[in-house]
Amino acid sequence: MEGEVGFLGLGIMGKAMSMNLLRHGFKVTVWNRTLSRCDELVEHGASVAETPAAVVKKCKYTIAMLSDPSAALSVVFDKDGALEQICRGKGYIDMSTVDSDTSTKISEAITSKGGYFLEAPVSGSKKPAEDGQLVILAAGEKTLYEEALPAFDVLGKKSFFLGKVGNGAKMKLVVNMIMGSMMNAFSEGLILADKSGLSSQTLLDVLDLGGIANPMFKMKGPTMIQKNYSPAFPLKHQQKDMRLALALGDENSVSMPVAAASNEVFKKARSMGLGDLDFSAVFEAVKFPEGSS
Ligand SMILES: NC(=O)C1=CN([C@@H]2O[C@H](COP(=O)(O)OP(=O)(O)OC[C@H]3O[C@@H](n4cnc5c(N)ncnc54)[C@H](OP(=O)(O)O)[C@@H]3O)[C@@H](O)[C@H]2O)C=CC1
Ligand SMILES: O=CCCC(=O)O
Repeated sequence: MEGEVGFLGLGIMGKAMSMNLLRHGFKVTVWNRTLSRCDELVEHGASVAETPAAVVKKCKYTIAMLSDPSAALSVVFDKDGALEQICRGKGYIDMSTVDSDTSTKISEAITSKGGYFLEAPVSGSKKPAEDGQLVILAAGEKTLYEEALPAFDVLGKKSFFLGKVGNGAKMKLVVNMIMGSMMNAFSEGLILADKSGLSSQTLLDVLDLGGIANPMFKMKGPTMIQKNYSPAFPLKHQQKDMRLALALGDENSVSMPVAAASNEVFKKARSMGLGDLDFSAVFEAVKFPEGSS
């Protein structure tokens, strides 16, 4: 990946990922809708551009890490958007979690102007992003995937190439659908243990020694007991992923009652004002069902 790499979107993930690229010697030009969020990156050596179009003009490769389908589309298609400067030889890599329709729309627009497109959503959250331990789920233009591998090797511990555009988005939604349902089951278990007079900490210890031990229970369990929901993965994004995964289920006539019920609880958590907290704050919505105080 010779030359400057562009980075659009400096939220929790984008900031950690672009910081990582800088640390590993990449030259990075950043843009964020709220431009002041670029300041910290500049202190670490990044350049700033005023618009997504200006980033693409300057860089052969541009990575985007944006909140949702509407943000991903807006950064490409709006005035001063990335598309304005896409031309032959430019690579656009969208690492946001979106649905396959969104990814396909972006891909078609980029390729119609001679550019290359790769979707590359990631598994792993704030800490793995900081540590370069993400799992990258890429699909689209294979040549661009190969050219991006030096950056992916810095950002992640493993990259998958999944074929045609849409497959990366779908894989990511399947994974997050499972994760969101697990978080709900885990929350119910913690409450059931507590209401039955059992120690939450002992439940965590028992879970960690058995067949359903996993890093998420291990990491989130103690903070949930302490009601510490400092956001690593914002709950509003988890609910977006449940919604998009359920739509994928609709398209494929897959019945997903567990995911549908979990989505309802995430929606309730958003209505309780918990959307900007970590997704584990769904625990609070499970604790206090609708109508209770
Ligand atoms: N956090 C996590 O653990 C993980 C998140 N993801 C996915 O990565 C993506 C980013 O997540 P995360 O960093 O946590 O999210 P954040 O909410 O922290 O950041 C969202 C970013 O999107 C930008 N944005 C939002 N709306 C618009 C818009 N209309 N136009 C332009 N920019 C916009 C924000 O800009 P501004 O600063 O101006 O608001 C910000 O840069 C999401 O798709 C998420 O699902 C994937 C794996 C893990
Ligand atoms: O999309 C967010 C995923 C968070 C995680 O994999 O821990």
